[in-house]
Amino acid sequence: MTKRSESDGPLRVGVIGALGRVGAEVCAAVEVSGDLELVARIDAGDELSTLVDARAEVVVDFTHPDVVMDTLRFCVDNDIQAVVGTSGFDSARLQTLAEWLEGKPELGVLIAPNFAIGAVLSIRFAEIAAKYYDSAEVIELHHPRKADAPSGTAAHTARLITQARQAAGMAPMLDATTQEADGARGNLVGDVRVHSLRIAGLIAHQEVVFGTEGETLTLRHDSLDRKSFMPGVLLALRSIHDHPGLSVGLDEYMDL
Ligand SMILES: NC(=O)C1=CN([C@@H]2O[C@H](COP(=O)(O)OP(=O)(O)OC[C@H]3O[C@@H](n4cnc5c(N)ncnc54)[C@H](OP(=O)(O)O)[C@@H]3O)[C@@H](O)[C@H]2O)C=CC1
Ligand SMILES: O=C(O)C1=N[C@H](C(=O)O)C[C@H](O)C1
Repeated sequence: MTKRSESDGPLRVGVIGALGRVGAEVCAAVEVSGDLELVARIDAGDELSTLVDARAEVVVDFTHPDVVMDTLRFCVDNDIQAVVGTSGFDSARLQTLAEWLEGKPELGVLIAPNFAIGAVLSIRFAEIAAKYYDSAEVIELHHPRKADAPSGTAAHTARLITQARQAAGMAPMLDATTQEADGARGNLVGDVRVHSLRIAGLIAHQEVVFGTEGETLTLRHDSLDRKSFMPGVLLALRSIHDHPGLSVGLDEYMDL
């Protein structure tokens, strides 16, 4: 891959999951951007080779955790950079991706658990707060058509809180529960309990609740419209050429 310059014209973007709730918003945002060109819309049943025929330079993927790894394999093999919103990335998947990219050091792949700027900030605030509080739990609330639980954002937040607590040498959280109905205490991600609500009318929301003797801190973020993800997606598309290799989290592209 060679470095881009302005004389290369608008960045050529392909969207995968183009008919989906978020993919459709991405197509619209790219089309009105003025500096990006939508060259391929791919959805279920379409051939990925269309991306090569259309000379896509970057793909945006908002599909399903079950299909995204095959898409990324295709992109890496064909030197196409990738901005990925699809959830379902655990450490094993990230390790696999890093290995695929070893032979392509100039190729950028961004796995972003959440593209809403407020969500990215809220995750960073949670990371900062983690070492000051004895207890921390995450509540994520989403629309009931969501396929996966816990959400990618909640899992990412819980992992970062766990790492921050471990780095600070904190003791395990106090929890005297010895008798528990299945699921009553949520799902354990790292050392942090995550509770998943699926409620008609909602889109994407998260609360991180911290507590210590005499005080609590609640960090809440609400995506009230899927347009909330678009500034982050556009930021990623415009910046990916400056970030070769694997990046996890939009904060890696932001000056935080
Ligand atoms: N990082 C972030 O900021 C955000 C991430 N997300 C994540 O993005 C993903 C998509 O969410 P959402 O848009 O709500 O989901 P949708 O189900 O609305 O959209 C997914 C689209 O992908 C299509 N699709 C399925 N399989 C393939 C395939 N093999 N190739 C191409 N397209 C395919 C689906 O088609 P069909 O319906 O026919 O199967 C559907 O049109 C989820 O993992 C979600 O968690 C969502 C919002 C923000
Ligand atoms: O499915 C969704 O809607 C969302 N998925 C992502 C996740 O799993 O965290 C991001 C956001 O919460 C919306």
